[in-house]
Amino acid sequence: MKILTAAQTREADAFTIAHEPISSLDLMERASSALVQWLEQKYDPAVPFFIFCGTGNNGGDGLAVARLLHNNGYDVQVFLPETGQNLSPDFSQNLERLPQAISVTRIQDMEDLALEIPASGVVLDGFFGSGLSRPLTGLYAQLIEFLNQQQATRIAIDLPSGLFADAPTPPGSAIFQADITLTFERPKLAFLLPASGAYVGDWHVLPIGLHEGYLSQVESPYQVLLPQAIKSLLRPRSKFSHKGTYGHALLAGGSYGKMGAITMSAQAALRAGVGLLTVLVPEIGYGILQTSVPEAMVVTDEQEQHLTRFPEDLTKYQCVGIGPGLGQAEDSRMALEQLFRHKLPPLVLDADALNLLAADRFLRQQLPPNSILTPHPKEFERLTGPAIDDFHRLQLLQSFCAEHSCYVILKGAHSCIGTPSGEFFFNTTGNSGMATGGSGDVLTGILTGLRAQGYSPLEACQLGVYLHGLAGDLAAEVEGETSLIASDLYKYLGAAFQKAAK
Ligand SMILES: NC(=O)C1=CN([C@@H]2O[C@H](COP(=O)(O)OP(=O)(O)OC[C@H]3O[C@@H](n4cnc5c(N)ncnc54)[C@H](OP(=O)(O)O)[C@@H]3O)[C@@H](O)[C@H]2O)[C@H](O)CC1
Ligand SMILES: [K+]
Repeated sequence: MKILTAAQTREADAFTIAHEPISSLDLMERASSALVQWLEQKYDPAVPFFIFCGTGNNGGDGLAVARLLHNNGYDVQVFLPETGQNLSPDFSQNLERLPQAISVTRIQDMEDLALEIPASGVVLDGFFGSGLSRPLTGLYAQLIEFLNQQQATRIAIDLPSGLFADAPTPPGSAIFQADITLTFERPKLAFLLPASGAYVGDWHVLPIGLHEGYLSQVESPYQVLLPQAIKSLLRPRSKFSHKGTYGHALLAGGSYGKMGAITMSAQAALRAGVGLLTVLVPEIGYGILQTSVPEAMVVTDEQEQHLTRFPEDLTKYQCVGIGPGLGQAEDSRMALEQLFRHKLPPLVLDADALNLLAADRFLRQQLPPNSILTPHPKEFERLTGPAIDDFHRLQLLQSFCAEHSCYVILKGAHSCIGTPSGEFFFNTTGNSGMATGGSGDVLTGILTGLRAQGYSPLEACQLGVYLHGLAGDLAAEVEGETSLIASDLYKYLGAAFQKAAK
């Protein structure tokens, strides 16, 4: 699903109004009805609503929600800061439509707000949405500071006031701290990035029937990965297939004290459906691998504690995954350098393989095209230099992928796949229980297993991050987020495949 900028959202709005056709006021009514439907499913009429409105269309939504909730028997109070700003026509119309019985408090300064908001109440933020053009100051900033201190549930309409939808919000700005954000039609880019996403809480997308004629044509480099798209990528296994049909993968890594990493990658590659798996480990890893992953074949390096060379001929493998537990010994780096001189099957590089790449510009330049790299933000910055903010990090991601013709999965709450052609795909599965050692090793195994089965690099990245996160979500339902450990991820991978295929 494509993500739209604030400017594109306005275009979508105008296109819908012109081509459906529908009046702007009726479109606002449709958006507000979607909000009310969501709110009424979650809260019963005993819950008091405190609705704060700006003077634009976000405020207009707030007023329409106030009327609809009131008409359905909810206790609603409206608060309108008076800053002398222009009122949008749809705001004015909805103010006129507001039933007399609803209490409206006009606020010129904070002293007008003698208000106790009970913890059981809901605060709705309708100050600003996609029309925010500068950071909030004065009365709006003071109101937001006040609301952020309340115990009540804070819900933002469309996006938290003070947060820019698709540009960095200057540090220290006043931003509504939402517990929940109910956004229209498409998630906003700011929701998916760590610094801005922290203000958004749980977000839900409410469809409001924006015109398909616009949505299907509009160009955007940003997309979110949703279940329908993932389902269409999954290839069914055929009745007359055999293990050769599903590829032979090689996973290389492990070192003294870090054999768990490569062991978990191996488990994950097998659970991802690869036909045959060979694991290359230093001598000390032989017994460990043969015992803990009997399905895998094991080859060893003559060095006891870390890898120092790769097999000369890798052509029998359909994918090679390198990095989990590898360590950063100088002879491991040399082995990687040697390896890059050969004709290679597709590569997946993680962990210490990335650190070795980061430390060696020459090695980076030899990176085979179409490789998949899976850094977390720190590893990524070692490859590209520091990012000023999350938006700058996306620019670095774009240029790195273009320069090296590679796919990078930048890991995070919404892991982001960067592609050589400049697209970004944000994942929507996963939870904070997955922030635990070994999680990344499991992802490497899944990606290697998928790539070996013949999925393209982009398909493998999309399926890999989505299924890895989904396995985490299914595991968390049973184990809880706190107790989730990386080996749960491959244990629940089968359930994730089944859910994704439904
Ligand atoms: N297609 C949709 O998704 C629909 C969205 N709807 C809702 O409409 C808003 C966007 O409404 P818009 O009127 O464009 O914008 P806002 O309500 O966010 O605010 C615009 C006004 O606010 C002024 N402004 C901007 N920044 C500040 C600031 N820092 N301090 C004070 N005032 C500010 C701005 O003035 P300018 O000076 O910038 O001109 C505007 O006056 C969207 O988010 C949805 O909630 C529709 O209801 C349905 C369709
Ligand atoms: K808002």
